Parts: sequence; structure tokens; C-alpha cells
Amino acid sequence: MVINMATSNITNGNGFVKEIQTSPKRESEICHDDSSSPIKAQTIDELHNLQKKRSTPSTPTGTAPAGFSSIAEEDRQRLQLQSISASLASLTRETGPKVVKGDPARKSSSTKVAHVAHHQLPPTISISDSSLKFTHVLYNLSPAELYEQAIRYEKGSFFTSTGALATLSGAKTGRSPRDKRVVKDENTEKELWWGKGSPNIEMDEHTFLVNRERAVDYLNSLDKVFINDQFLNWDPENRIKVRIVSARAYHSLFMHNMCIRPTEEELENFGKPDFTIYNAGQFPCNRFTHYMTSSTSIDVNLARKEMVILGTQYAGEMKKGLFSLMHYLMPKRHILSLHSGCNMGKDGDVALFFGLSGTGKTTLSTDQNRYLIGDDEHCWSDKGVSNIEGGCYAKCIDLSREKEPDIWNAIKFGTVLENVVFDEHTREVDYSDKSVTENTRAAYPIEYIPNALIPCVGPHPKNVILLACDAFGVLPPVSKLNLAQTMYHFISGYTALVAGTEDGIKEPQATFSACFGAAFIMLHPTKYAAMLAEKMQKHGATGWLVNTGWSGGRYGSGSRIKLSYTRKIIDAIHSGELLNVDYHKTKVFGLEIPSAIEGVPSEILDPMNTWSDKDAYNETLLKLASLFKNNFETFTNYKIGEDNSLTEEILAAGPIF
Ligand SMILES: Nc1ncnc2c1ncn2[C@@H]1O[C@H](COP(=O)(O)OP(=O)(O)O)[C@@H](O)[C@H]1O
Ligand SMILES: C=C(OP(=O)(O)O)C(=O)O
Ligand SMILES: [Ca+2]
Ligand SMILES: [Mn+2]
Repeated sequence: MVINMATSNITNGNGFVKEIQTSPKRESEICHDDSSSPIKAQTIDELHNLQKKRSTPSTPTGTAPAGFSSIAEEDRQRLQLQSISASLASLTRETGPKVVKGDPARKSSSTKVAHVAHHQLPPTISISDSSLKFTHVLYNLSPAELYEQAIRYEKGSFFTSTGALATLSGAKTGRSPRDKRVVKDENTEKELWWGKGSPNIEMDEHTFLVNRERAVDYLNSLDKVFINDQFLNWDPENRIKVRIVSARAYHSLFMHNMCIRPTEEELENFGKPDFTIYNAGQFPCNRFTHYMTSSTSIDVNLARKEMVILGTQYAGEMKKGLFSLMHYLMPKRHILSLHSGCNMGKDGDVALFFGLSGTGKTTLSTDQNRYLIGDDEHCWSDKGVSNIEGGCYAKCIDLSREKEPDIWNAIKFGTVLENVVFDEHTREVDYSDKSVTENTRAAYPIEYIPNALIPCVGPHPKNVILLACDAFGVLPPVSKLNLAQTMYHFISGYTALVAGTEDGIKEPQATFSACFGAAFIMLHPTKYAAMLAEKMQKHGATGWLVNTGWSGGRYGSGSRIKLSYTRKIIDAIHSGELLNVDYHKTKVFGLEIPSAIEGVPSEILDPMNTWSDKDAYNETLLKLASLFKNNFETFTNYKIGEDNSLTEEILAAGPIF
């Protein structure tokens, strides 16, 4: 209620005193030196009430906004809270908690909060304390509200000089793939990939429920929980509704940025989620629980459509957990899920960038000359490509404005900056500082990249670029692949770890991750490979292998290929220039190397030229080739696609020595 207390106006519109009053002053005016217009409030509380205009919520508070039918609005709020209470229900007590909307610290008499009681039964002697309390729900808060929550309540949360929210993810600064478990039941036993090489480490339904209860009880014991109701997949026909229940504003803002943000109307009609994450990452799992090998556990239950996180606060677990879900759901609909970046040229030519972590998906898909469709997770359906996410997750170690201007500029208000180090006073981030971790990250909404394509969908890809960061320095900076070679390298999923990042690694260590994403795939790699082969064939896409790693020698003696050269190589792929040059074939790997590329020194195109010690080159080449061969042995017993001819071709497309 607004009260206008202005009685006499002693100022003009500019706030200057109009005229000096000469009439005798009443007592109350004796010390009146206020020269601006009086405000429309009589008390401090009223003043504070004036500050915030009621808005229709991306952040519902339970108060019906003017102009809406309040009955319908009340009903809608009640249904929404019932749904949240059901999400948070304890399975052993068969009750949902009493939930109430709004920040418990900001209850004021003027803000009525909608709430639902968990059950109508009269209290009995067996009732526990937890059923007497309310769980406060912070529902789809805005970035500004989440900033306030983080800065007030979460240690390690700060504004940086460019307005990003710096946060700490705690003891875990990366994913924990060895702690990710999937419930093995009648269906998943048959459907999923289990055993050697598979990311799906089994657990049983009962253990899942034990962990779920632990997470739900933890979340309900808190004053408040954050709920994000959002979408995955920009393809409207294959959109998935996800609910993320979490205990930290950091997690809520991260998912706000990374998933697709619903409009107000979409949120009103959200209904029941298709999948729910319970993120109780601050709370460990119980190591007396069967299957638990550490205090961290990330558990997926496909039948229940739920995921539980205990013992890690690293936000990437949520993003990549949902990606695993998509690797299960999409192939069922004959849609291929891809661990790749994706962009599109002005003429509508789409490129995919596959690669393991750190190989350049985010960096190279973010290209000032092209439209960004997404940096990490996509779907390829009969209609074309669609991004799964609503945001990007860039590595920011050694980030520079000059080399990566779009990512640099995206680090502003709304962006979550994980585990970076900044100046205590100026809050300027030192991107070279690895004190907390080398895996420093920025999560921002995709529209923070100026040439993002919204909605994030595009036609069928023309180029499929496989990125490998080869620390042995023997793979060419670029080579053109035939279909069998593309499949061979896709299934192999090679990249290298270098010394320095992990203790004990003295020389480059090859890692092979099937489909460039073994940590996320759910089905056997050949299922995805067959789909990729079919789609590439059908749509005439060309495969390329790009080494974003070492040149002129292995790690230690050579150096990483300049990002500016890699960008020129990628430009030449996009433009079609590389389809019209001469090629020669390398020994062992049989890769086709172009003779020249505009803007790239020709002598670096064949790695053999860049090594001064040719014997060392040959030895290293053979070493890598044998690593490829050993890795591929697991796949030699599988056939790909309907007929076996492609399988034979793929096997023949590997190194020969
Ligand atoms: N030639 C190069 N090509 C691509 N990235 C490079 C190159 N040289 C250095 N980099 C750096 O390597 C990192 C690639 O990481 P990123 O793009 O986040 O990988 P991904 O998205 O595949 O995990 C970035 O920090 C980038 O600046
Ligand atoms: C977040 C991740 O993606 P990437 O490193 O590929 O950007 C990850 O693999 O955990
Ligand atoms: Ca990744
Ligand atoms: Mn990335």
C-alpha cells in the first residue's frame, strides 16, 4: 500500500529550493534541512517495500500479480508446491515435506507465502521433528537473487571485477567418473553397456533408494532448497523437462545458465518433470552402504528417472549427468546424441567438433565468423542438429582477451566462475593462477556469445571434425578422413594427457574414450558409431582429424600448435578450400595431409618435417600406433550397422605397421 505523505512541496523539479521560507516555522520543521522531494513512505519498512516492484515471477513468491485471476493463480501455486513436495518426499515415511515458498530470512508481513502441508493426518505420537518443519523453496530464482543468496550464505562467493560470481566447488574440482553408478535392473541389464571400458558401474535399486533417502533427508533438514525447473534440447519435439533440487545458490545459478531457461508461460505449464536431480553434494554418502567405494556417489536410476548426488559439489556432475540421460533417451528415438561443439556458417553450413575435455570444442565452436549452436552437447535427428543445453562451460585456464574475445566478454554479470583466483581488492581474476585447480571454469548462458544462434538448432552437418590433443606430436595438424577412418577415430576417441597435470605422469599418456565421451555414453559405442556412419553417409558429411596438440616434437621438446593456426585450418575446412587441394598419405596411420593451407606455414602440415630427430619421430609414431591398436582390440568382436562390410573397413582404417 502506497502512502503519499507529501503535503507541501518546497522544491522545484530539479530538487533545488524554490524560495526561502520566511513564515514562522512549526516545531517539527525547525531542523528540516531536506532539500529533495519527500518520499512516498512513512516508515523504513515502507521505504524498503517501495524498492521492489512486484513482478510476475520467474521467481514466484506466492503473491498473485495484479491482473491475474487470483483463484487460478492460487491453484497453480498449490499444484506447483504439491509437485515440489512430492519430489522431496521421503520414501520410507511416505510423506512429502511441508513446503513453503520464499526465503526464510526474508519473511515479512507484507509477503504472504503459499504453502502446502504434507499430509492431512492429525499429528500422532510417532511423528518426527522433520515433519513439523517447513522446507522453504527458492523456485527458479533469477541470477540477481541467486547472487544475493550465494554471497550471503556461501563462503567463497564473490563478485569479480567484471560482475561474474566467483565460487568454490569445494574439495572436488572435477568430475568423479569412478563414483558414477547406474542401477542395473531387468531392463538396463539388457539395454546398457556394462563391463570393461563402460562408464556404467552397477548398483542395485535398493542401494539407490538408500542414497536417495539420504539425499532427500539432508535436503529436507535444511532451511531452504533451490528448485530449478528447466528444459533440455532445443528440438521442441524432443524436449526433456528436468527438475534440479539443490542446496546451493551456486548449483542453482550454474543450472540456470546451463539448461534451457523456460519462459514465464512455459514455467506456469511445466507440470511434472521428466527427470529429477537431487543434489546433496555437501553431504557424503555412507561408506557402510553396499557398493560405496568412497564418500562420493553419483547415482542414476533410469526407471525412476532420478539422479542422486552425494559427496561432490562440482557442478559439472549435474550437466554431464543429464548428458548421460540424453545418451540413453535419444537413441531410443533414433536420435544420435553427440559430445561435440557445433556451429554454422553464414551459408548454413554446419560443423560438429568432437573431442575429449580440453581438445578445443568450446574454443573452436566459439568463432566470431560463425553462429554458435552450442559448445558441448548436441542431438542429430532426421531434421538436423539441436543443442541440448542453454549455456556453455568454458575452461578458463590462461584465458586471454586477445585469443578468445567472445569467451572473455561472456564473463560478466550472471556468469558462474568456478575455482578461479582473484585480487583480494580489485577482484580482477588471474586466469593463469592454478592455485585452486587447473580446471577453472566459466558457465554462462549461450546468449552471452554475441553470434549465438537462438533457437540453437541447425541443418544437417557438412563437416565432422574430430579433435585430438596429441602430446606425442605425431598426428598431423589436419587430415581428411574417409568414412571408415572417421568411424575408426570416433570409436577410438584418442587424446593425450601431458606431464604436469597429474602427479606421476612423466611422459604423454594416451587416453582413449569411445565416441569421444565414454564417460557419458550409456549404450555400447558401436550403437552410436553406426548411427553416426549412417547419418554422415546419408547427408554427405566429410570427416576431418585435427590435432590441437603438439608439433615439432612431443610434449617437452615440441610446442602446442598455435591456436591461430588451428583457427586457419578450421576456416579452410568450413570454406571448402581443403576439398580442393593436393593430399599425400602418411605412413602407418594412412592419413591424408593437405599440401597447403592459407595462413598456415606449409612445413608444419606434415609432422615428420617438424621433428629434427627423424628416428625419434618414427619411434614415437609406432608407439602411438600400437596404443591405438591395443585399444581397438575390445571392439574387434563387434559388428557395426546391419551388414558387416563397414566393420571390416573400419578395422582396416586403423594404423598398419
Ligand atoms: N591449437 C589449439 N586449439 C584449440 N585449443 C587450444 C589450442 N592451443 C591452446 N588451446 C587451449 O586449449 C583449451 C581447449 O579447451 P576447451 O575449448 O575448453 O576444450 P573442450 O571444450 O573440448 O573441453 C583452451 O584453454 C584453449 O585456449
Ligand atoms: C565439463 C566437461 O566438459 P569439457 O571438459 O569437454 O568442456 C567435462 O568433461 O567434465
Ligand atoms: Ca566434455
Ligand atoms: Mn568444453
